[in-house]
Amino acid sequence: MGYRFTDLIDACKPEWRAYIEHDFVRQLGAATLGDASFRHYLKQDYLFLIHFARAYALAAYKSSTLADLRQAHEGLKAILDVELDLHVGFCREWGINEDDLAGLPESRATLAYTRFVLDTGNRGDLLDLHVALAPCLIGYGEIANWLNAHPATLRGEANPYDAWIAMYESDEFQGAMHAEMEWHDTRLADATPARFEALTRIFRDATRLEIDFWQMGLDQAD
Ligand SMILES: Cc1ncc(C[n+]2csc(CCO)c2C)c(N)n1
Repeated sequence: MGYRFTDLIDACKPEWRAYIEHDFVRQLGAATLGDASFRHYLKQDYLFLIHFARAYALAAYKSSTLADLRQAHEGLKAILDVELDLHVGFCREWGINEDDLAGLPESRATLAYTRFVLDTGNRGDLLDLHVALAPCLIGYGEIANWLNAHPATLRGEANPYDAWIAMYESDEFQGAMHAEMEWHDTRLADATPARFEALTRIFRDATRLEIDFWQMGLDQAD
């Protein structure tokens, strides 16, 4: 008893490290990532974000307190009003226009990950859903920090992916990440071992699907 969010990471260490330190991340940090791989990733991430917005709408539906409902609403607004606009701008800088985005076929990795999150939320409760979302929300912040601590990482104009790292190292994003970890800490504090084990399975599967998402980008897979 008395679990914390970091216990989920500790329970899934090999998968978590494989996600945080994936070749896609390493190459992005070292500025050796092929631009076609990055473009493929950006396009699929547009589809990912749309389903992620739906997951926040599901979180609103699964909320039983006003505080949780407001949190889900803020998350949905942040994706629709900020993240997606930023992402479309980012895509434009990489030569992908809105018409390209509108007609995109969805890759298997995008399909598997996003529908896993939505299904987990549908059949479970709000905590199950947040645990399925956690590798995304918390992992990207940790990736930015890991890249900054890694000697092979290039920052500034020497790296065309610098703006991507900057987005996730920002105080705003790191603050949101810590707030999410605290939310988990509060909910996990009174989880039973059986409940924690069920949540660990969700966390591990979502992390494995994040690994597949990086690999899909690297391989430009459909
Ligand atoms: C495959 C994939 N996984 C995680 C993220 C990161 N991410 C997506 S939405 C969001 C915050 C929403 O307010 C964050 C951190 C991504 N872009 N793509």
